[in-house]
Amino acid sequence: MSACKDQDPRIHAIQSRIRVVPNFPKPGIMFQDITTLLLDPKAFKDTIDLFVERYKDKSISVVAGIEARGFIFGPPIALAIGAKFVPLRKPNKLPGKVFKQEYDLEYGSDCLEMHIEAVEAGERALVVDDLIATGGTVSAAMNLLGKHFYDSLHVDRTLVQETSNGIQLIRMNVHNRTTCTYAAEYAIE
Ligand SMILES: O=P(O)(O)OC[C@H]1O[C@H](OP(=O)(O)OP(=O)(O)O)[C@H](O)[C@@H]1O
Ligand SMILES: Nc1ncnc2[nH]cnc12
Repeated sequence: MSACKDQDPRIHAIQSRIRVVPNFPKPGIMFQDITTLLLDPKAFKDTIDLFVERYKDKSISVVAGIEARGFIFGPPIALAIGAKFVPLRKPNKLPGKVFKQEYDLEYGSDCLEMHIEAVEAGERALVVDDLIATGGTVSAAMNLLGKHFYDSLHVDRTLVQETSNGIQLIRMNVHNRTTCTYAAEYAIE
């Protein structure tokens, strides 16, 4: 993400700790490696704190983390804002009854599953992941939370911000139902 003049000073340090690996895992992919951010306790804590400051007074009752890297950032945010943590898992990992959502990736396709009983109508959910590339994964996660509401789903999508490389950050409001937002924007180049 390009720097802007009123950007929080912690963001530059966070961005500098994300290693960019060209051509991994395939030619043409600029892989954003957050494992180097995790090696710096201050930058890692600042990342969590930024999300907590942003979402602590938003009446969020569910933090939904996307496997696998959303499991690193989601639980500390959930604990700090007093929300439950719901894992959105890759296929055939959850033992209970699940909703499924298939989606396309920058390199391939995949599926996410969520336990049906983990979220109730009327809850506010924050979807957490480390990174948005095409936006397919975060869209699938929001659709998964929306599956609770079957045919009665009424969705507004609001463009929050467009990044320098054209990624659109979308806030999705599901009327009178679960409201989703997401929290990957600090990890985007
Ligand atoms: O915006 P998108 O194009 O959908 O891509 C972003 C997703 O890709 C990565 O996960 P990946 O599927 O590689 O799985 P992993 O976290 O298990 O490595 C990343 O952690 C996001 O979940
Ligand atoms: N460019 C990227 N860097 C890290 N993880 C990714 N997942 C999909 N695209 C990615």
